[in-house]
Amino acid sequence: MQKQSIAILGAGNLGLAIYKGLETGGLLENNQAILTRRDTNAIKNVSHPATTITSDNRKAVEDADIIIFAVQPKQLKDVIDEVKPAIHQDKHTLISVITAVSTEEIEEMIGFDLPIIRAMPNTAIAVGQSMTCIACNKAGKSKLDAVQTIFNCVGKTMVIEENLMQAATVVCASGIAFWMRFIRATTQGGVQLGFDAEDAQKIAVQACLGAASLLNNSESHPEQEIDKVTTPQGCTIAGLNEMEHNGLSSALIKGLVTSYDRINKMKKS
Ligand SMILES: NC(=O)C1=CN([C@@H]2O[C@H](COP(=O)(O)OP(=O)(O)OC[C@H]3O[C@@H](n4cnc5c(N)ncnc54)[C@H](O)[C@@H]3O)[C@@H](O)[C@H]2O)C=CC1
Ligand SMILES: O=C(O)[C@@H]1CCC=N1
Repeated sequence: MQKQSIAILGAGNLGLAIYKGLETGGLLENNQAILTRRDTNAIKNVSHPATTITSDNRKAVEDADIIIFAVQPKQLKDVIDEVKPAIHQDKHTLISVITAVSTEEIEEMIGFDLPIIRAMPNTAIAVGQSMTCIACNKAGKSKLDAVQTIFNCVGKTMVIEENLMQAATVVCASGIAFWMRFIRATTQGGVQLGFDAEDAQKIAVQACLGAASLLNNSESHPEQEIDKVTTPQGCTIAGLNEMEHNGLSSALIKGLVTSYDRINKMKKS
């Protein structure tokens, strides 16, 4: 890949996780990163020499080839108004990780047609384990491969239709929080059953990784793997059925749908 300068406008939780992923994924060996934030002192533990930290969004855009917008949805319009004069159709590829803002809306804010990619990673990008769902506008199609190459260095990617981006936000991005709570609850159960908290968490994390790996490395279905664990009249089926009587699957699905509906409200506000 030709040497590129990647600006992340809004180096907060996700922006910094993306940056960490670029660093650990080796992308800063040949490319430059520019991080912006209003209060640059809040950007900690960034020491890679190929990195510039600034509060000057306009200058960051002038110096960049790829611009990643990572501010909160309500902050986007102001940032675009600020950097618009420095955006060039033939030079820049825009990537937005912002929830609930379509490529069409971004195009309208900018006022002209240029490659716009919507990417929905999750914070596991910091450790190279994100799933990043990607969609684009018409002009963005020519840049899709290049953008996928970047996100493939920090996990896996899936190109989707933009109308699925809202669902991707919930399953992929919010998904990290949902799985964390599941691991936390398993840890709490482990403590009640006798492990200290540290050991309980280690066991819960490895069991979670193991379950994910069983599916990741095969064509298997979760229920097939469950069948292999649930000894007739054994302890697993007893516990699993108790969880289901208390609405485990139903609670998860309802939670996903509630998150999805919340995005509709964010769109209107
Ligand atoms: N946190 C997550 O796991 C995910 C977040 N997203 C989306 O990513 C975006 C960012 O989310 P977070 O990182 O969680 O929010 P955040 O609030 O941690 O980060 C946003 C950053 O932008 C900075 N900022 C605000 N105005 C600015 C300006 N004018 N110039 C430069 N920097 C400015 C803020 O100081 C803050 O550090 C949101 O739109 C969110 O919907 C998407 C997927 C996952
Ligand atoms: O909670 C949120 O709104 C953002 C989008 C997905 C993860 N964090």
